[in-house]
Amino acid sequence: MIHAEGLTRQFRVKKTTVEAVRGIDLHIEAGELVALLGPNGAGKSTLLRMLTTLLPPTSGRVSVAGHDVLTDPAGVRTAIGYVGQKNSAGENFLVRDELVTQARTYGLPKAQARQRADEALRLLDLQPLAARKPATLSGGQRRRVDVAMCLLHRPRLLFLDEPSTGLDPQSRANLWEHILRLREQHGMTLFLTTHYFEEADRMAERVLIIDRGRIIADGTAEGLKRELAGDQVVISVVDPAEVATAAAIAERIPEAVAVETDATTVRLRVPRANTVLPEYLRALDTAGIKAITAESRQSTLDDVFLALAGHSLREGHNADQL
Ligand SMILES: Nc1ncnc2c1ncn2[C@@H]1O[C@H](COP(=O)(O)OP(=O)(O)OP(=O)(O)O)[C@@H](O)[C@H]1O
Repeated sequence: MIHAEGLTRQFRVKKTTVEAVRGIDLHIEAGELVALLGPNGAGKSTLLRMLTTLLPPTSGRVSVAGHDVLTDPAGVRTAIGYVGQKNSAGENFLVRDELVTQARTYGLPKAQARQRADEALRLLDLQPLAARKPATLSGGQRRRVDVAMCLLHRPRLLFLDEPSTGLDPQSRANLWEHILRLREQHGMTLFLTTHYFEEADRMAERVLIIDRGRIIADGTAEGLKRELAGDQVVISVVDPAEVATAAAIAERIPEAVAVETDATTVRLRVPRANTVLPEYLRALDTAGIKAITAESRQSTLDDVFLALAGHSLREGHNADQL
């Protein structure tokens, strides 16, 4: 459905070159639900804008839904929907009229445009809001109108740029319910960007992590966490004087990486905590060190990002990309 090779985009800013996207290869099959996850400024929107024909690449090749983005942008546009970061419906017409007008811009005759508008209203549970003006809707409701606006030509592939940014948790959950329904009921391919790693973790079946214009990880959330970050083990000891010895014992565990300490705790990462933690506690006991707490937790995608990029997703964009 999406095939990109060596996709690159640079911007000239005051005599310097910003490399927003640097040589990305990407293959996405029909029916996939893919989240592109990365901090602010990582290149998510730039990549999305190239895939949706809104921005020409500096170099590289890309085809979307069987159409070349450079030589057949109109073909791409008929096959895709794009929900951008800004609201797409105007303020002053009724929601249903906005949808009918939008459907007419795809060249649909009046009756069919009305039918498609009603279909989109149904899909997004917007019928009760059909006679309201977008300006009077809540953020979550407006977002659903934005999605509805992009479905009128029945695209096979839907791009969503940070669809849930700015929504409260309940509206986010509701939007996701609708997004997932589009996929289940219509087999749509979904490609979205987000900087919420919990959201990518829970919702997407494939996660692409982008940092400084490059895809640095590609896989299922579970797989990436297992392979790249493992589990975290944290123990605390009574006597701060014992922390250094407890850390040295952790360093001797063959699978342990990233052993860190603070006043009374030792943290380490291991592929599987359930086998390593009992072993570590036994070794501490043998050395006469009493652990007062011991816990393990599965890594998050933020840990994966940290392991790969060397900084947390939460820290956002590093200015040195410029
Ligand atoms: N039109 C432009 N002119 C100059 N630089 C740009 C332009 N668009 C994007 N950039 C730069 O390219 C880099 C990537 O930006 P992009 O908007 O793709 O990131 P992003 O991951 O979508 O960020 P966010 O999550 O904040 O939307 C940034 O350094 C940004 O400043």
